Amino acid sequence: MPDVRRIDQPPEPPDRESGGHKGTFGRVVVVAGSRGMSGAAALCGLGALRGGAGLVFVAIPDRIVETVASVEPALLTVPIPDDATGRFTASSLRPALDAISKADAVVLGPGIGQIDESRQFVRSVLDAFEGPLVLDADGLNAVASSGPPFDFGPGPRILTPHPGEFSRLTGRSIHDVQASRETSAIEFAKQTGAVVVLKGAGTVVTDGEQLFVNSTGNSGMGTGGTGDVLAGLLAALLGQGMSHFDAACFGAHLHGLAGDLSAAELTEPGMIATDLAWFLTRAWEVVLGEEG
Ligand SMILES: NC(=O)C1=CN([C@@H]2O[C@H](COP(=O)(O)OP(=O)(O)OC[C@H]3O[C@@H](n4cnc5c(N)ncnc54)[C@H](O)[C@@H]3O)[C@@H](O)[C@H]2O)[C@@H](O)CC1
Ligand SMILES: Nc1ncnc2c1ncn2[C@@H]1O[C@H](COP(=O)(O)OP(=O)(O)O)[C@@H](O)[C@H]1O
Ligand SMILES: [Mg+2]
Repeated sequence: MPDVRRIDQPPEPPDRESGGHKGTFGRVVVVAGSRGMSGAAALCGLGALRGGAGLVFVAIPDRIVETVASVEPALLTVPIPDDATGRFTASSLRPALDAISKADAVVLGPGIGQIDESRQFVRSVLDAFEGPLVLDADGLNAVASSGPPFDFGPGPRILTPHPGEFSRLTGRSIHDVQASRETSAIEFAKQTGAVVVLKGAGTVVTDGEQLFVNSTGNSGMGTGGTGDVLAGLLAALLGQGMSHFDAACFGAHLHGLAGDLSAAELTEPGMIATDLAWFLTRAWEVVLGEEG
């Protein structure tokens, strides 16, 4: 085991200044979605809203704007020019860069698909954005497809792979990844300088020097879209000023707690990702109650 400092407790929640307003609690921009996976963008946006962000913009392919907007009116939608199949393409880049130019935190990747144009789009957004960014799902797959050595761009990065995505990044089998979750995540974080959140039962969070293994969560969370909610939540925490390592630890804890509270009320098989986003409210209640 590499020499790391183990963190036993998640960090304190971010301060919420009493005179604060939507301009001070962070502007999150979610770059996500495609026709067929509009839900990934909506769920990610919901995670950011329930994570406490001041404003949440979803910068999404034009063809899915109405669908995503109809899920939650609190989301601001930014229509991005897309191709005929509702995916990001070369003409998406400039408008997407404009959309993220004033972001305090960005999510890139959920549900964008894996065609060559969307991969190139991911590469260009990563290279351009110097602020904090959560890279998830097809954002990770896009980088994995180019092979090592990996470059995740200039700013602070949180990578949120599940074991399948981590296997694509490392070229190791899912079985090998699962057999060495802590050491593999630490090694990858050291190599890349990113905070790695290796998801699944006992989510591992590391920056290569510190290690937190999350204890909340349950197998009811094995339902499509729960990871999208996490990506949005982490961006909201970054937007509220948490460091990328603290945001990742606290976010993994809060997300799993929402999963546990959701399962207690709705059952593990019965709960879905939208419930999880809603149950973030109850998870906040618990952690804010513990704080005082
Ligand atoms: N409503 C929506 O629009 C949704 C869209 N989604 C998008 O769908 C696309 C494909 O993502 P998927 O993650 O479904 O597909 P992937 O092919 O990336 O990963 C699924 C595979 O990864 C492995 N895996 C995942 N979690 C694991 C764990 N905890 N332990 C062991 N193995 C594990 C398994 O082999 C599993 O079959 C992404 O763009 C994603 O963002 C998903 O987020 C689901 C919801
Ligand atoms: N058995 C489990 N115990 C705890 N958490 C789990 C379990 N199964 C899945 N999760 C959590 O659910 C989320 C799933 O994310 P992901 O695989 O990206 O789903 P999706 O892409 O469908 O949104 C992760 O946060 C993961 O840690
Ligand atoms: Mg996912």
